[in-house]
Amino acid sequence: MEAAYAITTDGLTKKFGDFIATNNITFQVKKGEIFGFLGANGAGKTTAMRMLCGLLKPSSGKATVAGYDVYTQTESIKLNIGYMSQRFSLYEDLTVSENIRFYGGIYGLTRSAIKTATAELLAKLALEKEAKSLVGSLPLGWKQKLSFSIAIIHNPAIVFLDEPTGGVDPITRRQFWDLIYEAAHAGVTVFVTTHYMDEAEYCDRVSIMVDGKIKALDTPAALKTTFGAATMNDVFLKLAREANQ
Ligand SMILES: Nc1ncnc2c1ncn2[C@@H]1O[C@H](COP(=O)(O)OP(=O)(O)OP(=O)(O)O)[C@@H](O)[C@H]1O
Repeated sequence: MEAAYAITTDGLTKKFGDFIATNNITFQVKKGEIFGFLGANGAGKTTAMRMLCGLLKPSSGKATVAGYDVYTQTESIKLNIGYMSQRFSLYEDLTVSENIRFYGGIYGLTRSAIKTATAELLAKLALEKEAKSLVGSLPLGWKQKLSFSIAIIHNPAIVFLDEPTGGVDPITRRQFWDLIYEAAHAGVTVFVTTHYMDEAEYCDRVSIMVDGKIKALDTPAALKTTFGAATMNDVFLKLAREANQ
């Protein structure tokens, strides 16, 4: 087990029939890192992330998450990660508190731990007044922040975020990133996909996927130098232009 790494992959591949969605990807994510996983629509990000979360069996290659093998130790992986999917899974017809209690239970927290975590979470998000509101009635940005906070309620080693800030304004996205930084400072490794290039700048390191392959991986500053680009947006456009799929 490579203790310095939260995630390792070696030639990780997923085929759907003849189509190779994730093609032989190899990388490591350090513990405590904020790792941006970029790529155009259909590049294979969600497929890779689902394999790492133990939700989808790879076709070939190796990967470990929190030191556990993605083929044989998926239950241990699930206990040690948080996952916020694109269509985050809060129950719209349950209240804020009920959602926290429900997911706290799923993540194995005791009743008293859930009580403490609920109070902390509501205070952190300034959502005390909305504790009894139905989640369906909240603005999208609040739902996203709540969903993220619930995804880390059990203090996982790693949290996987699949386009967590889609559809909200830049200020709300910035607030969401404050929560990400706070979690990272507390030691949580953050693996995040995004289509927003300003968010790519916030990551410690960024990988860019094109047609199932990782075409570049480095710090935002180093990528800009390598590609002679002023912004991450320019880096992304230079690479994405090569896409075929
Ligand atoms: N279960 C499946 N069966 C067949 N093809 C699939 C399946 N899941 C994904 N794909 C295909 O694999 C490719 C990669 O999809 P994936 O969802 O991983 O991309 P993505 O990079 O996450 O894109 P987006 O940014 O749109 O979420 C797409 O062409 C998709 O149609």
